[in-house]
Amino acid sequence: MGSNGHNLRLVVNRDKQDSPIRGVYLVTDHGDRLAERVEAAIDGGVRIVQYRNKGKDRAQRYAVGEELRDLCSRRGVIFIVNDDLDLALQLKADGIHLGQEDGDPRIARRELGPGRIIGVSTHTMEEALAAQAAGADYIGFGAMFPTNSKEIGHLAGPEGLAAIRSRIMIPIVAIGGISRDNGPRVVDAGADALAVISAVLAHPDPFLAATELGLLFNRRAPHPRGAVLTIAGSDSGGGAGIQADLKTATLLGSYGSSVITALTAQNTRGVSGIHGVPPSFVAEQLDAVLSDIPVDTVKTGMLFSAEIIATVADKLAEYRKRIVVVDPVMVAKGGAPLIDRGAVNVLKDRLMPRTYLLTPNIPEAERLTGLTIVDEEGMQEAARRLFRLGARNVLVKGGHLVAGDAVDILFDGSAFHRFTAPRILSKNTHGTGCTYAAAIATYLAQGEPLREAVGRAKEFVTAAIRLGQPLGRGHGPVNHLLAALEVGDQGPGTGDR
Ligand SMILES: Cc1ncc(COP(=O)(O)OP(=O)(O)O)c(N)n1
Ligand SMILES: Cc1ncsc1CCOP(=O)(O)O
Ligand SMILES: [Mg+2]
Repeated sequence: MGSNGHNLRLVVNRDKQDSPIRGVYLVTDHGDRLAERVEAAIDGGVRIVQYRNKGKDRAQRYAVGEELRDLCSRRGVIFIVNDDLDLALQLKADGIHLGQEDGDPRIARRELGPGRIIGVSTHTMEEALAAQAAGADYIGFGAMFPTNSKEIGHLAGPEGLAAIRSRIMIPIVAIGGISRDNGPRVVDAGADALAVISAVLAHPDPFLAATELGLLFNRRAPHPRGAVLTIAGSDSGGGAGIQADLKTATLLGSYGSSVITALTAQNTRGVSGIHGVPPSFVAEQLDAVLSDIPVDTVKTGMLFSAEIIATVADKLAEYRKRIVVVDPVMVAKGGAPLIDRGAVNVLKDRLMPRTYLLTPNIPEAERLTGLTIVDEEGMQEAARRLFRLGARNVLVKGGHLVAGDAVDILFDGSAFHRFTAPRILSKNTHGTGCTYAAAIATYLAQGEPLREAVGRAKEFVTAAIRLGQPLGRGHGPVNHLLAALEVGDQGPGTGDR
């Protein structure tokens, strides 16, 4: 009887909008250094951990579970135990996940009480509806794709998830073979959370893997979708620099913020003066933005000096920003140097190891590698060398090659991907590189995987060049507005073009 004499019936709000079951849902594996890898994934944004241990040794299962529960408790992360109700009770877990053969959710509810989370594995509409009716707080649904992590009898796929979505009012946690590259199909099908084992725990960098997967949920965010920070110089002419970056981010539908590294007196004919910003003030701008704005991706352009590059690298590390597109700006369109001599080595030593995607043009790739690049083979070799210098992915842009289509080569450490577009002969190309890199950072912030982000950015910048209009007496700017109107808010791209 409640204090006011009425029978209290505690209503657990299972409405999926208020549920904490969303985002990246990590399921543990049986590998070594499990707690260390799980903590890296938590640092990368994981907020739900499911302890899944199919081992027979109960004491060992409890010991590992206790360590993970304490970690999750320290970090404010939901800790769910798979299969075993007794273990869940012993560990005082936040919830339990039951398979179709692991017991009745109603019994689990009676044992765990109303405030705990109960998930149920489902594979069909019937199983999903039954779990919802039995009072589950969420359902696991799969498998989405083939997987090596478990013997699966049924591939429901994203299509199967889309088919049940309209009738399931509780969160749907998709599972099975999910990765950064196929995850968009699952999110677009309506999944509230992506349950993964190997995509994160078998990745050499679980922090980065979790971060990449977490970005996919921006696909459903309201506009402006995703937040991009540009760290670059100001182009008083408005065609390049932070001006081009902010136009790109905004017109493509994301939120843009900026940290200015240098002021240039610049127009379509060239640069007449440069004032570097004191590195301490670059740091102050970075603190102001990164301590408040939920920045998803970062794009760097003109960094001007070795001190500024070191400052930026240190701040990206301090705020653990890993989705960083580095456009290694060295020379302005008219030939003016935009970086001092000593800075190139600092860029290679300090910033490249923190670079998610490096986007050099041919002259920049030659300066960074010492190679002479005359064809695609040279572009590939440069990409390999830049990858070995620490850039996780490298996009060598072929615009400066004189013959044929404008071909860009993306190297992800294991494979090359070509992105081609007709070469457009125009002098109105001011801001091309800035715009291309900013568009990639924007699409990444919107939850496009890397290859799709590059492909869509290539389409955008090609249109911006094609639609460029003569402005001023020199190299006119690319046309961000008409290009954005042309490419619009399409669905995901299709990778190589
Ligand atoms: C969220 C989520 N969905 C499904 C599973 C599969 O659980 P598992 O115990 O591996 O297999 P079944 O008992 O469901 O057949 C899961 N762990 N998490
Ligand atoms: C536990 C489970 N249930 C259905 S598929 C699966 C394995 C998921 O592992 P991975 O994310 O490595 O495919
Ligand atoms: Mg089970």
